[in-house]
Amino acid sequence: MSLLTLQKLTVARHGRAVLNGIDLTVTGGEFIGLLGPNGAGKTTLLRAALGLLAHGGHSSLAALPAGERARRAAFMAQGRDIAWPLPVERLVALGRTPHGRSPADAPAVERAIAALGLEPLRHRPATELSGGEQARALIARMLAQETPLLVADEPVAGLDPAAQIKVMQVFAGIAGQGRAVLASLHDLGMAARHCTRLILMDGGRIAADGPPEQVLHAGNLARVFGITAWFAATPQGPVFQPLDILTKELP
Ligand SMILES: Nc1ncnc2c1ncn2[C@@H]1O[C@H](COP(=O)(O)OP(=O)(O)OP(=O)(O)O)[C@@H](O)[C@H]1O
Repeated sequence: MSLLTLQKLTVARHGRAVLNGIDLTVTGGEFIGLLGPNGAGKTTLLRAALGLLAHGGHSSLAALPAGERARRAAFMAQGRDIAWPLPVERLVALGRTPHGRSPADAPAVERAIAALGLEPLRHRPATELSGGEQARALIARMLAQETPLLVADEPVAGLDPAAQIKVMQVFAGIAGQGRAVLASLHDLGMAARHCTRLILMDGGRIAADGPPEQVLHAGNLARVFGITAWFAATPQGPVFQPLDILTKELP
């Protein structure tokens, strides 16, 4: 079942096209890693798809009223600012806001807290957590929303290795339930190992879209990232390790 359809989605900034006619369908069961160099347009795509940014073309989510949109898709933004010193459990409970008050709220909050291992932190003011702990609390808030689609902008940035693996496993589990996750990621190894599909962006366009082993091939890596990498299929799943920089100059 399609959970998000984008047709010729465009965004311009100061007269410059930063998203160039994106066509994309996200289907239940998919854990999609959105990859690409800094400035490729990942955040712009996610925000425009959710209707948080003025855009051209069509997004099936952006076209919905805000309340309905929030019941269909949860969003974790790249900025991790937490303004209020709410206890973690109350921050997570904010994820239930789009649903109104219901008996389903408390169990959903408990599931989200348990999924991210936040029990020891549940009574701590969220503003007093470390950066990685705050990120886990915000991911839990997104989980508590229990939407068919989760959209996350660099959700594992700044997390320790165990927390990164945990979050990727939770997202893969959500896809396994027939829901979907669309997440921008910079860790290509994590993306290769856990995602069902990768979308590689470059210069506001989709440069490649498919299964990890197809997208992370040497030609794409050289052309889009200017790197070489080692990729292997192992009994534990695909293993990917960036190796070196090619001639592409860093800005
Ligand atoms: N507020 C803004 N005003 C003008 N240009 C912007 C603005 N925000 C982003 N851009 C530009 O839009 C392009 C896409 O930016 P975007 O944030 O979508 O990239 P990204 O792929 O998410 O990058 P990163 O990996 O660094 O987070 C970049 O060229 C960026 O400089």
